[in-house]
Amino acid sequence: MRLAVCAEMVFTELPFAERVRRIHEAGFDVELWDSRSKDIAALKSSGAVFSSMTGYTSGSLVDADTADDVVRTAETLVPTALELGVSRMVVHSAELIDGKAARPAYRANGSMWITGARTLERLGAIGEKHGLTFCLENLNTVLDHPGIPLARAKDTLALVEAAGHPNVKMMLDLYHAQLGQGNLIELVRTALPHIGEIQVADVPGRCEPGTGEINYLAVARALVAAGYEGTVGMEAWASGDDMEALEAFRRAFTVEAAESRHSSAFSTEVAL
Ligand SMILES: O=C(O)C(=O)CO
Repeated sequence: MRLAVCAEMVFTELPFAERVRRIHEAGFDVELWDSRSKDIAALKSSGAVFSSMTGYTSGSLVDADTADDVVRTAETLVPTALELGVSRMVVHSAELIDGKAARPAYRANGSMWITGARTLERLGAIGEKHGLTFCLENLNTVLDHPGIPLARAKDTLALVEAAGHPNVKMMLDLYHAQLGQGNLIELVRTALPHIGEIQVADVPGRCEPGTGEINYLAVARALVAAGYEGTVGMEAWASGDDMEALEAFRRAFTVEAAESRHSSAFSTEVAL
């Protein structure tokens, strides 16, 4: 498993290129959101591996009136992705403006499902041409992103399956999935063949693993047992010190260490 950290949410008092440098020096890959405001040359010169960035800038993938904008703006971002060596382009089922639904919709209809699958196929064709994978991210609609249709993990998975394109996968965000659904271990097992990347944060508060209710050690073990070898990215705020948050994330997803902690806790229990 490779570990990445979203540079948008940690070291927030530092200039962006400096955040990337610190994450890279700490041994993690880097996730970005909107690349348009970034100094791409400075990011590139950091030497960091960029695992993902936002892969469109307007339009809603499931909306017949604006889906073309998703495809058009995805194409405009390809040169940046190639320059930075980004592997995965993140898209959402509907457009977000400053995190809020651009055109809130509280019910999904047949047109949304069909448009969503077709738009993903078109993105897959762009991905295939340029060696990129477009990843549809699940979002929670109960707290952070109300009004985004087909955002639940199971809907996202259904859309990715319907597109059936090797360059279309899921950005499986376990923070959002916990808020929307829970049942995370079963979810990662079911979604496994379609996962492009996984994102994590704890609930409540969206901070690093270990600050809330999600048993990320158990999730990490399940991922290893299922044979997941892809990237897990921490898309989370630091509850306190940023570097400590990165280390807590690393500990949660270093499964050999987790296993030995588990077995020594077990032997203590047995000894008692
Ligand atoms: O909330 C998220 O996870 C997003 O990626 C929104 O940009």
